[in-house]
Amino acid sequence: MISIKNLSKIYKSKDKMDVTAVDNLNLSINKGEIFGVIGYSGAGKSTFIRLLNRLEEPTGGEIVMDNKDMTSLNNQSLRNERQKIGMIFQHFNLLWSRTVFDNIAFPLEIAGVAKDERKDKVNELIQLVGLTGRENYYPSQLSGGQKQRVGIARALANDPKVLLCDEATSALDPQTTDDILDLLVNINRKLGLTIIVITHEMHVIKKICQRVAVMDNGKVIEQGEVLDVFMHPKEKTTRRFVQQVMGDQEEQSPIHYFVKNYQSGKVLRLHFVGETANQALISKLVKTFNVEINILQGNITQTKDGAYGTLYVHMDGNKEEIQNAIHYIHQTSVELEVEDHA
Ligand SMILES: Nc1ncnc2c1ncn2[C@@H]1O[C@H](COP(=O)(O)OP(=O)(O)OP(=O)(O)O)[C@@H](O)[C@H]1O
Repeated sequence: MISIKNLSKIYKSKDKMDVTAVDNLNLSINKGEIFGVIGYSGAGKSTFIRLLNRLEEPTGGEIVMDNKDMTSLNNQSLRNERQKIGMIFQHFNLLWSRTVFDNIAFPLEIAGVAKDERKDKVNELIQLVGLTGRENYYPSQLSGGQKQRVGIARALANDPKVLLCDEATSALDPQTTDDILDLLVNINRKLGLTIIVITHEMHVIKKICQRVAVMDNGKVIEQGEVLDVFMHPKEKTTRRFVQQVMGDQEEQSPIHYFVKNYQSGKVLRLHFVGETANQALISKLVKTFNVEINILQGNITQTKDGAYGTLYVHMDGNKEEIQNAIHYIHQTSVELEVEDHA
């Protein structure tokens, strides 16, 4: 749906060095997906997202959205195409002298939508984002999460096909962040909207994105399915982002460290990828086989496509029961490593 080829943006400066904020970037984003772009401060994320709706003019390259080349549109066509792209911001960018209702109505006024139609649309959006009862409040009377809900409703007023989110939850506390992320997923499902999320937080990526691109120094250094990137981060920057939610895997005790502490049974390393952690494997094992299981160490995180992580357990009981339990695990999609007791 969105194809980006060799996109670049160089900020020219008379007295300072030119800055290449986006450097020959190539990406392709599918219709209806939630796509994440993650990077540290200065990586070029904001510039990139602003190039998509031409809030910034590219220095070179091509952005094709729904078969339209965004980079070659004249002013009138650009205005029309921009209506199909909504955007939300870290600091909400609301009009402080307008009520919630009037903030959401604003893009409809600009688009020349008649008053009655405007009213219906705004009420529908207020309900969609969960702001019923707050229509006549001013932004200063709202919490951060509520302000972002107004931002989302306003961005959806002209029925866009794409929603750009520039650090949309970075100013919010963790609970409110999750509420807003849930709302974005809900909107994505209900409206079939393509959502592009820019963030420096891996939590945001793992919670709502299907695919992710990692940006560094204006370039995409790694991209793929979120679960794949969690499993096999190739670049140092990506590994640091994965560590944000998984901790440092290398610092964790390997299997042989546990083995010497036990006189009987076996130590198992269970590696969950995708939906497998939802199978409640441990309780199933204890119920089905006459074994005892102690959890030794674990680090499992939930991504949009299921759980990912590793669990170390000690399994004890008679030899045959342990063997049967191990056989059972082999038949599931959980990867298993067994350390025989000496
Ligand atoms: N208008 C501008 N003029 C000159 N340089 C700019 C301009 N905007 C951004 N830059 C530079 O471009 C580079 C990328 O900035 P950008 O804001 O896109 O990164 P970012 O990943 O969004 O980081 P942050 O989250 O801190 O905004 C930085 O070196 C920044 O200083």
